Amino acid sequence: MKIVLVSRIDEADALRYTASLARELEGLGHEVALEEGTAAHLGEGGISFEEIDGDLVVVVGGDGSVLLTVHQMKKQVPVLGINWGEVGFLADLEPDEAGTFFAAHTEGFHIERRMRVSLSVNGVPLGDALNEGLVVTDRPAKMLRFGVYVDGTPAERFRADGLLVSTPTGSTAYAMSAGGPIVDPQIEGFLLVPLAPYMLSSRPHLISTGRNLEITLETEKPAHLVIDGQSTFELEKEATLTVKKSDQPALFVHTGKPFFEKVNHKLRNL
Ligand SMILES: NC(=O)c1ccc[n+]([C@@H]2O[C@H](COP(=O)([O-])OP(=O)(O)OC[C@H]3O[C@@H](n4cnc5c(N)ncnc54)[C@H](O)[C@@H]3O)[C@@H](O)[C@H]2O)c1
Ligand SMILES: Nc1ncnc2c1ncn2[C@@H]1O[C@H](COP(=O)(O)OP(=O)(O)OP(=O)(O)O)[C@@H](O)[C@H]1O
Repeated sequence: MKIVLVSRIDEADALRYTASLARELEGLGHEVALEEGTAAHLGEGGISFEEIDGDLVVVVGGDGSVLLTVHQMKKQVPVLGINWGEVGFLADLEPDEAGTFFAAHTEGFHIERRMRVSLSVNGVPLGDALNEGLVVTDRPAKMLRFGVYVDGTPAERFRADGLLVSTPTGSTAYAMSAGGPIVDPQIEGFLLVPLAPYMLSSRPHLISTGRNLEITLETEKPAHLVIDGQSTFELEKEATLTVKKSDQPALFVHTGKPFFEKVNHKLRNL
């Protein structure tokens, strides 16, 4: 198999582990390449995130590193995360489990598809989110006013610090902290969770991906759209955000660890 390795670059131990994993995978007969930032820290040559191609990309890092890789890849290649982070919800294997896993999977892997949302502002596509798009006020302690339209019908209007448009994958991330439900990633939907809504009755909404979803920013206050904590865009006054299911889902290697076991083990003691 053709395998690309990405390591978080801020931890020398993760980089050393990645270098030894590269040798181990070559020993199993795989063709191995390094992402260029990772490679530079190991004194070698590599390929950019945009050039990643092949059968598998192994990410040694935490959730931020997995999100960065999925965000930067031009074409989605199956991802396997090896947890070198604080939580590593998206990084299924622990470093000491990787050797056995690769030895047992020399021919291929079972791949799980995770929906992403495509976000456009005033008709201009800004990118896909694996976790969420966050519309947030620029000024602390100032609220934005939002309108939510489902199939053209006004569904809600409220004032809040911000609004999360999350995927089921993102439901265990920021959306969870903001009071949203944990959503089984086998369900496809747009999860809307307001941040500190100034209203007694405002609730999270889970909306089918088959519907047309539009969010209007109804104030002239400065705001930003942040995708997966990776890319930030300034929003024009009274911008309209269009949300669609991306035709490029993220692909994850299924390691056999049940989603709800991870919820129970990784999210209980944060
Ligand atoms: N209050 C919050 O909970 C909060 C605030 C900002 C960002 N975030 C999340 O952080 C993500 C960016 O990650 P980062 O590591 O670059 O930022 P970060 O370093 O600020 O860490 C955010 C935390 O969220 C966890 N996380 C990220 N995605 C997750 C997922 N799908 N399921 C469970 N936990 C998850 C990470 O493990 C990390 O501990 C954003 O997409 C957003 O969802 C959460
Ligand atoms: N190859 C790379 N090149 C540049 N930056 C990288 C690379 N790999 C990781 N990073 C950045 O390094 C940081 C590593 O954080 P990461 O989220 O992976 O770990 P953590 O915060 O300790 O764990 P968790 O998110 O699981 O709690 C992230 O900001 C990520 O975007």
